Amino acid sequence: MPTPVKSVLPVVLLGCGGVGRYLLRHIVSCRPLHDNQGVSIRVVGVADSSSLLVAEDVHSSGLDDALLTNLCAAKSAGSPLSSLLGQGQYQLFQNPEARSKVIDAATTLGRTTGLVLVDCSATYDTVSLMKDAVDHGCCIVLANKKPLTGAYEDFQKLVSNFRRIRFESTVGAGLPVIASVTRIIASGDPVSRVVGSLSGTLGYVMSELEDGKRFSEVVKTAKSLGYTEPDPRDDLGGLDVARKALILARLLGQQISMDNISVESLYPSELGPEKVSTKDFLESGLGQLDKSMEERVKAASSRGNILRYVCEIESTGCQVGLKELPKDSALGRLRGSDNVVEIYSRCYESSPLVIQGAGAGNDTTAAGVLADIIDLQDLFQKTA
Ligand SMILES: NC(=O)C1=CN([C@@H]2O[C@H](COP(=O)(O)OP(=O)(O)OC[C@H]3O[C@@H](n4cnc5c(N)ncnc54)[C@H](OP(=O)(O)O)[C@@H]3O)[C@@H](O)[C@H]2O)C=CC1
Ligand SMILES: N[C@@H](CC=O)C(=O)O
Repeated sequence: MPTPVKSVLPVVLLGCGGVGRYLLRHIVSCRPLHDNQGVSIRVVGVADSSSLLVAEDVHSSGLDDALLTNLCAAKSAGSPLSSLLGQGQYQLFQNPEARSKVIDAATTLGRTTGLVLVDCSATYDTVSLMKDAVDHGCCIVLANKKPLTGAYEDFQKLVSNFRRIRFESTVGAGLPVIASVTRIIASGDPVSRVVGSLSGTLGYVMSELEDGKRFSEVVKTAKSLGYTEPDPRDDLGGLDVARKALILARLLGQQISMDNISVESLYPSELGPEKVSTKDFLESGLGQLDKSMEERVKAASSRGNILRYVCEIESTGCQVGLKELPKDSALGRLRGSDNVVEIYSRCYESSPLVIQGAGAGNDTTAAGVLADIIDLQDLFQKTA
């Protein structure tokens, strides 16, 4: 019998909020499946906004599964990573030292066994770390859209070694949107247009409003279901969809930035993050929008239509905003947090490639991130 070989993928996770914690749980629960597939994910470090928990010797060991499980429980309960002190063989570093320790791991592992740096945070602050990791030959996986939607030079740098980056979950959560667009481009088939409903939150909110529910209530429910961004105004203001549009447009070769995307916001600037805290927006700001949203939905309904937040990407421009559509159109039939994306190209001209399914939620997003990590296995050393 030949000795079975296994790819070991060392991982450092940035962000252990809703998505990051689901990812850790999926990694632990998929151990038997991954064993059978000859692959093993070794979580060597986990960081949040203030600290990093890292294995004592990142070359030979990871954080054990019992610790990862306790870490998820502690973070869910609102406790800091430091509350886990004394529970295993690891070290804890606070910022700013935590950042340099991630770089140390990227430097040593990037040149030896390899490392996957996974960004499940919701901040722009990780971009320099991700760029350093790329320089050290590490692989990167992102659920966080922000590093790909800042300066165009940063996007270029992050995708410069395209075999070593995965960012499927940034658009459509677990849906294979990026993979499909990438395959079409690779076949020399020019993509002329991408159109779709790419916000799980706004899809859910709009279909609940059609059922007569109140805007302020359904936004809060969308937050509790894990569909929204940490500040739901990122969704309601169209920014989150615009980021997805920008990622797709840049993937299609457009050298554009957020300023080039026309974005419709569902809340007025007086309720913006510069003027109102997230807490106050949720508690009192949202209710101020109930009446106008109800009227918009009713007006569309009186014409036999529904409202959907639509994203359109063409060579002539990108726009995201509310559109009145027939109830029986592909977008009009969408319910709940489902996304739908239509991709038009030479091969898919009169009959577009359509991808549809759950487009938000911590579970499905984390599953997409895990699939991205596993997809990198062939780049890692195989050991007997
Ligand atoms: N939910 C969904 O359906 C989808 C989400 N995404 C993306 O996934 C990402 C994560 O979302 P979600 O889990 O809901 O967000 P959360 O706000 O729940 O979690 C964010 C995590 O990032 C940590 N963090 C903040 N700054 C840093 C930093 N500089 N370094 C390391 N960690 C940091 C936070 O730390 P602390 O715990 O200390 O606050 C927290 O643990 C977002 O970018 C979102 O857009 C993408 C597709 C779908
Ligand atoms: N907040 C986002 C989550 C996925 O990107 C959404 O609602 O679609």
